[in-house]
This record gives sequence, C-alpha cells and structure tokens, in this order.
Amino acid sequence: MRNGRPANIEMGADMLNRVAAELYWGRIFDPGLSARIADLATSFSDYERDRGANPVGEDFRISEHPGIFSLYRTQEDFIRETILETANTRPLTPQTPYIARYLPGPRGGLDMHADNSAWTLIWYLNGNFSGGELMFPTLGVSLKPRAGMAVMFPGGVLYPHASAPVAKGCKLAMVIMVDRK
Ligand SMILES: O=C(O)CCC(=O)C(=O)O
Ligand SMILES: [Fe+2]
Repeated sequence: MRNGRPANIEMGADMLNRVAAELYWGRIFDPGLSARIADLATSFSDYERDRGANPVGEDFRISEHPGIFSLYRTQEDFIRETILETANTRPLTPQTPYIARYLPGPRGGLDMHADNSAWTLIWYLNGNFSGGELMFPTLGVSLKPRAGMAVMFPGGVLYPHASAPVAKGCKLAMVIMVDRK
C-alpha cells in the first residue's frame, strides 16, 4: 500500500486496536463460532444478487436464516458494548446484519465506496480464500480477513474502502451497519 504498511496486520486477540485514524481491527470473535456461521452461510442458497443501492453483489439479511440469527444473538450484547466503547458516543444502534459473499468471478470484489452509516463493524467469518483484502487507500491500510477478526470504522466520505477481488475460495463477511439515534 501507499505508505508501506504490511498487507496483513494481525493485532492482539480480544480487543479492537486502532490501526489508523478511527479505523479499528482485532480478533474479537471466537474463530470456531465464526466458522460455524461460515458453514451455515456457505450452504445457504438464498443470496440476493444485484440488490439496487446496496454495493454488495451477493448478500442476505441474517433475519432470513434462523440458525445464523440465533448464533448472532449470543454475541449481540458484546457487539453493542464493543461499538459503544469504540465509538465512545451514544446511543448507537446496530442494524440487522447482512452476510456478504464473494466468489471468484466478475463480482468477486467490491468497488470503492463510503458507507451510509454512523459506523460499520464487519465480522469476518473465514479466511480460507486468496485476495479479498479490505482496503482503505486514503489511509494506506489493507486488512486480510481471518475467522473471528473484526474491523470497525466510521461511515462517510472520510473512510472510502473496497474489497479486493477474491481469486480462490469464498469470502464471507457479516456486515453490521450502526446508526446514530
Ligand atoms: O466485505 C468487506 O470486506 C467489505 C464490505 C463493505 O464494505 C460493505 O458491505 O459496505
Ligand atoms: Fe462498505
């Protein structure tokens, strides 16, 4: 990347660490739980394609999948606390997450965009793919997803980001948009 940061930034477990500006990254979720959700998401067939204004090509709201939703619910309080501690403003409300899937091919990545959120928290469910880095070119940061890792950053034009195309395997990310109420 631009200022020579390593492509893989592996930070300490159990907390989000500041990487740059208000960009946070860390392994805060159990990799085993992440893998269970990834397995359920892999076998789920009802992904939507080309959902209008949503920049993600293939995704589904986890409310469509009772098994995934109940696993997410076991983490909901922790997610809420993490958001409040990290953002340090309240009240902030997480929306029902969606799971984005990226496969090799024409829609294997996600173009540069800014989120329409107060904050975005992304829970990476797996890491057994090549490509798929989350890139923040203006910050010179590129993050390689692994099971259980999470990134959190403000929505809006100061935090444009893109997902590099997946070359092999399948990338699964649970995206939690956080609104300011
Ligand atoms: O999947 C990723 O790594 C990024 C997803 C994203 O930026 C979005 O859904 O807005
Ligand atoms: Fe985004």
